[in-house]
Amino acid sequence: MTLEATGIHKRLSGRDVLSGVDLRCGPSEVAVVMGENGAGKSTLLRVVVGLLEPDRGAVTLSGEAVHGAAVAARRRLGYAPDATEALPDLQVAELCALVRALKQAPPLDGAWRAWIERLGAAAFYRQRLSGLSFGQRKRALLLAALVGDPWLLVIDEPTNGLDAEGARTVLELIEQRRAEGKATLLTTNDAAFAAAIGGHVRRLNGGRLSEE
Ligand SMILES: Nc1ncnc2c1ncn2[C@@H]1O[C@H](COP(=O)(O)OP(=O)(O)OP(=O)(O)O)[C@@H](O)[C@H]1O
Repeated sequence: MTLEATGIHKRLSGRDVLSGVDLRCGPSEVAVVMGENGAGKSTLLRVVVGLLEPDRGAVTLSGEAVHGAAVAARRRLGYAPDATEALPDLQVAELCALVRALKQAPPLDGAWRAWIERLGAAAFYRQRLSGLSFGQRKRALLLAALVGDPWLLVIDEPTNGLDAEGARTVLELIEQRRAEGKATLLTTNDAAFAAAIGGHVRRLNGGRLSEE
């Protein structure tokens, strides 16, 4: 399987945020997008996962368009946003059940349940998102993104708000996914974290991606 974004243009608030972005991510690859605040990193991820329609360009997973794709196609990707205010009244368990229902994914199995422990989410699994700390909500959203064991995991600022142990767990997750032949796309402004991943680092600047 391969993620391919070609010629992505997106204009927001009268500004060309993305002006011809090309991005490819294949099996076992980790694509890291860095860039200044407001560079358009989150916008790019939202386009890649199909939440935001590009003005021009296309995003495909193994040749199949992500935008308007059937549930079966969208099940192949998981997305952990950096905005954690959504769905405050849901418990973490309910959020994961909702994602499972939307993706029509198989029952949450032992491999997925192991991440409840590994992400330290067991202690707040039955709590509402509104009652959690920022870092706990980040962990909850990551857990929800792993529902359905997606081939492509898209994470916006994974280490933002996480403690050192949480950041190590994210590195382990990425390493495990690499070993399993899965792809990961993430943004970060954490240079040490980007170096620790050892992925393919690109910089988003002026609406375009360039090699680091
Ligand atoms: N829904 C929206 N409506 C209008 N403008 C938006 C919207 N989302 C983002 N923008 C604008 O697009 C630009 C890029 O924002 P984006 O959040 O993608 O940047 P970023 O690189 O992720 O920044 P940060 O590092 O601060 O998270 C900003 O100028 C922002 O104001």
